[in-house]
Amino acid sequence: MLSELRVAVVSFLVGVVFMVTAANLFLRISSFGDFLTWTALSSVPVFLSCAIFHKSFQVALRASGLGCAAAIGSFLWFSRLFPTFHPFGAYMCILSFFHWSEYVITAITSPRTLSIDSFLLNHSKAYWIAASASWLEFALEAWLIPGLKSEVICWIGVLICTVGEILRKGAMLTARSNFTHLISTRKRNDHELVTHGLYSLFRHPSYVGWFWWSIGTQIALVNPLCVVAYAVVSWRFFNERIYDEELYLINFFRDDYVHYQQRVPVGLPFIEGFKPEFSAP
Ligand SMILES: C[S@@+](CC[C@H](N)C(=O)[O-])C[C@H]1O[C@@H](n2cnc3c(N)ncnc32)[C@H](O)[C@@H]1O
Repeated sequence: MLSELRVAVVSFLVGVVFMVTAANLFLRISSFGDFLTWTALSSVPVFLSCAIFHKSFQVALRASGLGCAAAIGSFLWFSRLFPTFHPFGAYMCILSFFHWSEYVITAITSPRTLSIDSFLLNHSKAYWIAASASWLEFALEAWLIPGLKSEVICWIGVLICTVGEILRKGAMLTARSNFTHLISTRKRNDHELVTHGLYSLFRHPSYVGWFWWSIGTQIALVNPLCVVAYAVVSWRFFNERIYDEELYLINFFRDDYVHYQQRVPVGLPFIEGFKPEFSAP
């Protein structure tokens, strides 16, 4: 899977470098029209990547698209032209980096499970409905109460997302091939119980990271309604998921997992996971 990793890294860079070069050399972006023209140009690096890496077309398409989104996000975040849109620019960078790096880290740690789904772009319908709701809230508030979109709060959100990302990717790098995006329902011969590193602090470090990352995205957007909605929906999602996952893990590792549960907390507030009726002594 080394070649897929190379395609993902090079395509992302093609997207970023092309957009930054175009903005600096060919276009003086000084109006909304210039910005739209420049954004439309993002089809060029996507087309280029897909043409160069035609054998891995699907990977090139997504990685270069995410690279362009990161470049457009950086422009919106730091440009003096659209100050109200700074939070949205930060959010675009956070989101595109998250999805691209999920693929890259999976390619490094668990090439056996690598597929186009590893970008997590088709995670679930609910995920994109939630994302659209946050774009709508941002647009309405930026239009009606632009003063709400504070730079300081945005930076707090960026910080929370960064910590969440480090936890999530750190967990993937620690668990390596034992980490799968989908919950394993059958034990593979090489599936080992991971209890070291971040897994000695929390039983579910990648979910802890993702939980805070998802709330952080809404703080970065300065979306008060979605901050609350994301906290509630993410908590319910992980509560259910951890319960199901631990049911299988106890099946796989028996007393070893029960002892691990007794030593190490879940890591998310008020989530207990699956408790077997008879705890191991
Ligand atoms: C998306 S990963 C999430 C891992 C973990 N829940 C976390 O938050 O870091 C899900 C897969 O990891 C595996 N898994 C979870 N905890 C594990 C552990 N401590 N050791 C080995 N495999 C684990 C499960 O079997 C499942 O297939």
